[in-house]
Formats: sequence, structure tokens, C-alpha cells
Amino acid sequence: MQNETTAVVPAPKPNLTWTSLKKTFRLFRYVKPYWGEFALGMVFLLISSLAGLAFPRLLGDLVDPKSMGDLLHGLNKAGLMLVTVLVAQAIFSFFRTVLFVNVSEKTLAALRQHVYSHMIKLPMRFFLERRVGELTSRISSDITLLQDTFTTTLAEFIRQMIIVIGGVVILLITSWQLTAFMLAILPIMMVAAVFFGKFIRRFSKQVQTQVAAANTVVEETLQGIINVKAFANEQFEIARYRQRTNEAARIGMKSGKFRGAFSSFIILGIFGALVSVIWRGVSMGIGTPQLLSFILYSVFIGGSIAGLAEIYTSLQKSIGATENLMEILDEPEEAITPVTHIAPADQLDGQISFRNISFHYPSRPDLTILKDVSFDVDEDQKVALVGPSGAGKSTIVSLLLRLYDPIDGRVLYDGKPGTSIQLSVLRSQMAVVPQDVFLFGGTIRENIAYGKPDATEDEIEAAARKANAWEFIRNFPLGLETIVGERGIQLSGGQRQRIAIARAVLKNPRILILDEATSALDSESERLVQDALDKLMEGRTSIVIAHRLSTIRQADKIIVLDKGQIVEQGTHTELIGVDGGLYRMLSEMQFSH
Ligand SMILES: Nc1ncnc2c1ncn2[C@@H]1O[C@H](COP(=O)(O)OP(=O)(O)OP(=O)(O)O)[C@@H](O)[C@H]1O
Repeated sequence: MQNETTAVVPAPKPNLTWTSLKKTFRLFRYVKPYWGEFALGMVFLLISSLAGLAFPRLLGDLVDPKSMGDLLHGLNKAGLMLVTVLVAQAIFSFFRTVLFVNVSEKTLAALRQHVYSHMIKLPMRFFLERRVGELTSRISSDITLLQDTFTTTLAEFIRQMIIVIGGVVILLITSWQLTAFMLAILPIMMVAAVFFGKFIRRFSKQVQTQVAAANTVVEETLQGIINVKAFANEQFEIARYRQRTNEAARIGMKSGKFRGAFSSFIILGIFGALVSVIWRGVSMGIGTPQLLSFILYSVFIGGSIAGLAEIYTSLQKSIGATENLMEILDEPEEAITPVTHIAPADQLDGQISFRNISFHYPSRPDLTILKDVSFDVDEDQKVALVGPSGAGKSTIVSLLLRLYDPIDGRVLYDGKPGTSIQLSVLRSQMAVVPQDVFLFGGTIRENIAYGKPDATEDEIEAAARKANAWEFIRNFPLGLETIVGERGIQLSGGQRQRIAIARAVLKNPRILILDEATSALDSESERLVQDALDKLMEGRTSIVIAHRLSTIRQADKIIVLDKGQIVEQGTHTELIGVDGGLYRMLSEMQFSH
């Protein structure tokens, strides 16, 4: 199965239009700081391309030293000129490449950083509408594509244009009749060869897909050989394999015919065209040396025209990539600012009110998730949200974190509307201990310090102790430096939760949000987690999404949700006494197990 996060989504190939070109020009904003280097690179490119243009002419002279007076002297002179041109071209090409690579590396690093820092500040709504794979490929493959454009494609484009225009001018001066004859046939053949080549490559891709499909049959059946045998399905699998391999062979043979045609085309078309030009030149009485440089120019021009066809495709792709990036950059960011200090006026006491909140997710406007939800949480209270799956508990938490804004109604913090408090200031005073604890691939220390990046060693240790995590961390040979995540050790569910608790302890939030883990921990682990949570909840407002009702008996208030509405509110004792109440029913169901 394809992994969502690594799937590369190719950029669509748009047509070259004025608006898309205008978007591409916005890229040059990133090149601006390196304009000097870029311009110098351009100059070198011009010189080396022009030098390259002198090459066929000089080769002609080398064959025909007579044109330069004394035979030996002329030969040496032509040879020397050629060597000079070659060396100059080599030197200029070197500097041109280095300059262009420098400019594009710096430009694209800046672009990458800009896109990423913009992307991560976009509102949740944006992430609901896109797949992670799509976004990662925007930042990885699209920008890599642009890198190629800046380092090679652009330079190639200019070089090829100089060769085509300069070459044609030189040829016209030599003989306009022969030039017209050559231009009428050779470039067309070259461009046809490029498209023919592409067409054939499509076939090899199809063959590869079929071969891969056939290999899947082998792999699956050998891995699950017991199933094949137990079902006596050998014949069925043989038929499946035969069908796929035959299909691969069929496409392969079809492509073989085109390959054959391609070779014939090259022989007849391109070499034929060259022969015709030579024949025509000789019959026009043009001398061998001139004819040689004429043919060389023609080959150069033909090659460059074919190259331009490739460049066009690659520019098209880059323009597509740029459009995608610009689209992301045009999305409005959330108002996220670095929070270094919270002014006393902005410090929350921890009182929360939901006032007539109605909500639907931006991606599903037809599906109302919360309907007229109102409740209050007092400072330092512990409030539990309970209700069947899908009732809207996590949605309430998302609104509290202002990941989304309600469609109707208001969320108030200490009586002030959320919209009047700076988003970063608000979020920096809340912490979440989620159900699925997300650990970054790094050390335990880094993962705990995520709650407060500038935490000291002592603070980290104290947080780990308070979270009942110190004991197990100390027992790892590397302690806090133990690597966790994909390439490190795997922590148990309870251990991960305690790391998340330590994070929250470090953050020391006014409002704590707990999403209880649904999967059961073993009783010892559960006791340690619960004890750490109880300590963490002390002295702050806590909202707990509870799945196991046994943990919330002491809550100051229990809010029971069903289908996006509050159906009951009260303490455990009050709610358990409601005949036919949802809370009572849910607890009876849980305790009867
Ligand atoms: N990002 C989203 N986009 C669209 N609909 C969503 C999104 N997230 C949740 N929902 C829908 O909102 C409803 C409430 O979901 P929510 O996660 O708030 O429920 P919950 O009470 O927390 O459930 P659970 O106990 O299973 O976690 C569900 O019907 C869910 O399908």
C-alpha cells in the first residue's frame, strides 16, 4: 500500500499562459539578493555560448588552412585559435556553473524556508483540505524541480537560443540558399525524433508496470503459499501469472516495433537530411571546408532545436510547480507570533465559557457537529466531557484551542471573547495531553523540552519526576539522551503518555486538556499515569475527555454530550441518580463488563 506521507504527487503540466508566467516571475523576488552573482553568471554564459558558436567555423579553418595564407602557419594559427576557444569556453563554463549553482542553492533554500514557515502557520482548515503527501511533495519535489530549472534549464535555454539564432545568422551569411534548404528539413526531423523518443519511453513504463504486477503475484503467492495450497489454487495463480507476463510481453513487442521504426527513422530521416544537405551544397559548388562547418553548424542548430523542445516541457513543469507553491503562499496565515513574555493583562485565570456554540467542519458544511452548546468552567475546576463516540468531545477541545472558529456563538476566556486575545498568547497558556502521543524522532530530553524549549536540565528532570517518568528514563543506559521514535527505541503506551505529561508539566499551562487513552494500560502503568495526571491537574483548569468513567468521579462537573448537544450536566452523584439518563446508562454499560 502506498504510504500517504511519502507519496509523491506530480505537479500538473499547465500551458504557458501570461498569468502563469507572471506567477513564475514572482520567484525572481527570491533571486534578488543574489542578483550580482546571477548577472555575472549570465555574462559568462553568453561568452561561453558565443565561444561555442565559433567552434564549427574554426574547425572549417583547420581543415582549410589555405584560407589563412601560408599552409603551415595557417594550420598552426587555426589550431591555436581552436585551443584558445576551447580553454576559454571551459573556464567560462566552470564559473558559469558555479555561479548558477550558488545562486539557485541560496534562492531555493530561502524559498523552502519561506514556504515551510508559511505552511506551518496556516489554519487547520487548510490541512483538512489537503493530503500530507501532497504538501510534502510541494515542498520537496516541486522545489527540486525549480532547482533544476535555475541551475540548468534556464542556462540551457539561453545557450540553445544563442546557438540557434547565432548559427542561423552565420549560415545565412555563408549561403542563404543552402540554409533555407537545411532549415526546411533538419529541425523538423530533430523535433520529430524527440517526440518519437518520448512516445517510446511511455511504452517502457507500461512494460515496467506490467512486470511489477507479475512480480506482485509471485511475491504474494510465495509469502502466502500456505493459503494457495490450502485453497488448492495453484492453477488459478498460474493463470494469473501467465496473464500478466503475457501482457508485459505483448506491450514489449509492440514497443519493439516502434523502436525498430525509430532506428529506421534516425537513419533515414536525420542522416538522410544531412546527406541531402551535403549533396545540395556540393552541387551548389560550396568548398569542402565551408561545407564541413556548414554541416557542423546545422547539427548544432538541429540539436539545439531538439533541446529546446525538451526545455519547453521542463519549463512547463517548473511553471506548474511555481503555481502550486504560489497558491500555498497566497493562503492567509493564522496570526502566529513568537511569545516570549505574556503581559499580566493577557494572563488567563482559567475561566472558560462556551456560549451557544454551533459548529461544522469547513470541509463538511452540510454536517452540523455541535448544536447550541453552552457550558461554563470555573477557574481551577476539573470538568469531564463524556458521551458516545462521535458526540463532539474532541471538536469542543479543538474550538477551545481555537483550531477552528465556531460558526455561531462565542468562546469566552475569563469573560473575554477568544478573538480578542492574541492566538499565540492564548495557546501558549494551554497544554494538551493527547490520546495518541506524538513523539518526535529525537531524544527523550528533546521530546520533553517540546513543552518549553529553553528548559534547564533541572526543570526537565523535575518534570519527568512529576510525570512518574523519571524512573523508567533513568533505567535506560542513555537516560534522557535515549533516542525515541522511528529509529530509536519504542516506548510503551504508558511511557509515551508520561512523556506527554512531563511536556505539559514543563509548559505549566493555565488550562490543561486531557484526552484519555482509550486503549487499556496494564494496571501498574495505569496507576502511574493516573497519579501523574492527578498531580498535573492540581491548581489549574482541566478539561478531560473521559472514556473510562471510573477516572472522573471526582470531577467538579461532568458534561454529557450526544450527537453534538449537551444532554446532561452535573457531578457524578447527581448524574448517576438521573433515571434513564445517558450518563447512568454509559456507566452501567462500563461497569457491567
Ligand atoms: N476534521 C473533520 N472534518 C470533518 N468532520 C469531522 C472532523 N473531525 C471530526 N469530524 C466529525 O465530527 C463528529 C464529532 O467528532 P469528534 O471527534 O468531536 O467526536 P468525539 O466525541 O471526540 O468522538 P471519539 O470519542 O470517538 O473521539 C464526528 O461525526 C466526526 O466524523
